[in-house]
Amino acid sequence: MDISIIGANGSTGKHIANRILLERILLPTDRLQLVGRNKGSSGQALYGFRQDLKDAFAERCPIIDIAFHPEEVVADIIIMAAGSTIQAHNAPDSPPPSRDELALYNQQIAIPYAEALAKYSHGHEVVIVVTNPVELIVEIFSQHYNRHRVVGMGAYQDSLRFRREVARSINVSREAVHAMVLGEHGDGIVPVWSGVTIQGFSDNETRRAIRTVRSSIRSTDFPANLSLMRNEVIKIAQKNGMAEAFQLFDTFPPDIRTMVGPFLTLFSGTKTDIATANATVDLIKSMLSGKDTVIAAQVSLNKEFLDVKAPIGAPVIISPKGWDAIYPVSLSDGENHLFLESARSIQEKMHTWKV
Ligand SMILES: NC(=O)c1ccc[n+]([C@@H]2O[C@H](COP(=O)([O-])OP(=O)(O)OC[C@H]3O[C@@H](n4cnc5c(N)ncnc54)[C@H](O)[C@@H]3O)[C@@H](O)[C@H]2O)c1
Repeated sequence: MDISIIGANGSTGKHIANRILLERILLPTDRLQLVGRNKGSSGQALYGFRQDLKDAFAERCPIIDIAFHPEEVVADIIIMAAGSTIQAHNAPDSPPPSRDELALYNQQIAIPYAEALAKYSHGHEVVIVVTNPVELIVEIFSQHYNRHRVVGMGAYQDSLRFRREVARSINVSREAVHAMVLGEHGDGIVPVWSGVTIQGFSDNETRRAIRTVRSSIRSTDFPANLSLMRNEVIKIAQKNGMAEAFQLFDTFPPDIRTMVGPFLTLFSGTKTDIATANATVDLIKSMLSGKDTVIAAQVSLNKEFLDVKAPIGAPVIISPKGWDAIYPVSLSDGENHLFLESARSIQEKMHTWKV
């Protein structure tokens, strides 16, 4: 098997490469392709990065290729991780950073890769999209290639975060909590409280536990609560620093922490690259396991779920071929409303970005 990482010299790309080798997903006879930009020092640094990986993993290392042009990308799994990240600005009175700001820039990076895939692919490749805005990049690849083979990892990562935060509040391990986050990888997330299950808890115990920890009884109140608490934590971060901001963050409900956690991480001046790389590689491992697995991921829907036609985080059954079908999750009325709102907002953005 071959894996290609587009943007391999970026902070997320590098962690993904490292984790792939650590987990021994590729055999020494397999191939890892590191794809970068030819221009500037970052492309040249790929040669050094390859050497570092060889030093680190020695005889366990797969064959490592370097490529600089979209038409040279050849692999069974293509990870799209090239593009810019918006670093949070902590200037007073500026709005929180928006994924929309990335759209224009990252779209121009993604299009040549999607076009090359349309032209040169064998049809069996699977594309995992990390680059933000993940919905936009999923849509670009889906317009050029079989949409069932294009999977965005934003909702998968949001679901891991949600499960961890619920587990932390209820005092169990993340493995014991099953939960999903659908919708947009951004402010339009839809934490699916109605589908949360906790290993060892009866339905009644689960309902009681959830009631005590969730941010509001009604899902429709979630966006307003999120905005309120995020503004509150920004003020504390600006006034008293990150230690106090994270203390306040720890008192927030799990659905709010799911969104505010990565935001606060960026705000502190670092990135979410390690968690993102781990989530990406976990997703690949689930796909390769050979079992049909249900996950939340950004896919380009064509009315298969709640009649939505948009790229959005949806419950899908994945296999080594990509996403085969939608898993029929039933949502509460409030979650249903949030999901449709999220889809409407994504459609609007797609229109603005002329996709
Ligand atoms: N889905 C998530 O949860 C999540 C989390 C973190 C980052 N991201 C996204 O992943 C992307 C990368 O983030 P990062 O922090 O690693 O950024 P980064 O700036 O560290 O790395 C980006 C890399 O892309 C490369 N690149 C730029 N144009 C290219 C091109 N045309 N061809 C090949 N490579 C090219 C750059 O040289 C750089 O090495 C961003 O869009 C970011 O928003 C997503």
